[in-house]
Amino acid sequence: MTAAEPLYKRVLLKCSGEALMGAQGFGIDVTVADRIASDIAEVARLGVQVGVVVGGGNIFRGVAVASKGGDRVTGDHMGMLATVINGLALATSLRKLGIDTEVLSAISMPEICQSFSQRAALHLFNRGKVVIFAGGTGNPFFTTDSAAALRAAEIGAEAILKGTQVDGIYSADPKLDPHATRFDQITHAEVLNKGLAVMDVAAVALARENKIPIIVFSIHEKGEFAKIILGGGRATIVRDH
Ligand SMILES: Nc1ncnc2c1ncn2[C@@H]1O[C@H](COP(=O)(O)OP(=O)(O)O)[C@@H](O)[C@H]1O
Ligand SMILES: O=c1ccn([C@@H]2O[C@H](COP(=O)(O)OP(=O)(O)O)[C@@H](O)[C@H]2O)c(=O)[nH]1
Repeated sequence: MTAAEPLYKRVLLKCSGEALMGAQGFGIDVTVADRIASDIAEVARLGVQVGVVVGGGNIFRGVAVASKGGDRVTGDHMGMLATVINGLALATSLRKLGIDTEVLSAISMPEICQSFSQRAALHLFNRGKVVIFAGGTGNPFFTTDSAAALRAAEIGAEAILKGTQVDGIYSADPKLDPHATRFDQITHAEVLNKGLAVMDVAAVALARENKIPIIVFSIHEKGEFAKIILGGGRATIVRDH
């Protein structure tokens, strides 16, 4: 029997910011960051080029400022900076494992990391590096899910893997509805038409337009990322038939 081959050459992992806080309730739990990094390392060692968009919800969300009467744009700037902090933390964890990693930020901060450009990203992939895309899209009123769809389109990723708190897409939010049923497969259009809120509308629409499948899985399951890349694992795949 031969070992399974990766299904993809280049993928985009959306890593939930919230997942990074572990049980702490805020910030970064380094043991969790190290574990997620080990999952990414496992996939990189299969020879797959991995781009990662990190969220920032464990530190800051722009709506938190707006809901208390503050300026949403400033809040979103704070949220985007939170994703840079998470990106640097994840890069640190990956480098500890010997994985060559670069952080590219949508917001220029050259003393801290390189700025994002499509050319820089493709160059780094060709040099065998894991590339972490920080700073979201660089624009307020967007989310890191949209950044994941945007970067996936720009780098020509064959799939977006959304590593989140739940193990797939359900008929309703499984955290609120215990009777919700899980989909193994669904189309982009169905996700949008049924209003399934696991990923925002802009992100799903952009992925659909660019014919990029989205795979939703639990980031908390150790080794799940590699299993999915090798054709197994537990997840919902969003693709048009
Ligand atoms: N139909 C659905 N299927 C699965 N999860 C859903 C659904 N609707 C809402 N959710 C919720 O969406 C959450 C994931 O989205 P989000 O909070 O943006 O996570 P992340 O931090 O990974 O970006 C899940 O934790 C889940 O509770
Ligand atoms: O392109 C982007 C991406 C993110 N954000 C801000 O950054 C925060 C953190 O991102 P997100 O909520 O997507 O993180 P996650 O839910 O994945 O932890 C958001 O609330 C926004 O305030 C933004 O303004 N533009």
